[in-house]
Amino acid sequence: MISLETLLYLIQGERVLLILKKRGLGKGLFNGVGGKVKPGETPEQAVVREAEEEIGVKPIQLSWRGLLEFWNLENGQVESIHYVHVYVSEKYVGEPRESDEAAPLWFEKGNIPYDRMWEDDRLWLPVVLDGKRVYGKFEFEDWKLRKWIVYLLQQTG
Ligand SMILES: Nc1[nH]c(=O)nc2c1ncn2[C@H]1C[C@H](O)[C@@H](COP(=O)(O)OP(=O)(O)OP(=O)(O)O)O1
Repeated sequence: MISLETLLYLIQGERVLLILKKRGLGKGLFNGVGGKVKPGETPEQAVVREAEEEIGVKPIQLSWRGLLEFWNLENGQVESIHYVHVYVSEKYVGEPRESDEAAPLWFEKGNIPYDRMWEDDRLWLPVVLDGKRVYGKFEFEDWKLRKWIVYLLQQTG
């Protein structure tokens, strides 16, 4: 299975909004808002929809911060590949609220709970929170991180 997905980090000054996922892939972990892109949607449309569904806010300015590939292997075979577009937004409408899917919580940029997040996040999220763009490829075996590569992308305006 190959799927196209999104992640969004709302930023307010030195604080970042993370969600505690209550179900689905990554349940019990903190992450950005996001999910799968549905047929007919652009990744931007999908991430706006997910923000509305998961925490009741509408981002009004998105900044693209990179592309991540997550490959999951099971018994040496590729089980799934996830292409994830990453965005940040400093402007949105509404107040973050809890839903069936997610509980939102603000964290200081210097105090992100990496020990309660996906193993790869500490390898690329600091770069994104520093205002830069990344490409990363992460290979998991049974959802344990085995190999990775992370590139800093050049800023092209
Ligand atoms: N290794 C990883 N590190 C990370 O930070 N986020 C990851 C990740 N692997 C997947 N994700 C994120 C990307 C995307 O936002 C989300 C995908 O989760 P789901 O499949 O639960 O999405 P949906 O909310 O669309 O699910 P359903 O609608 O329930 O199918 O998980």
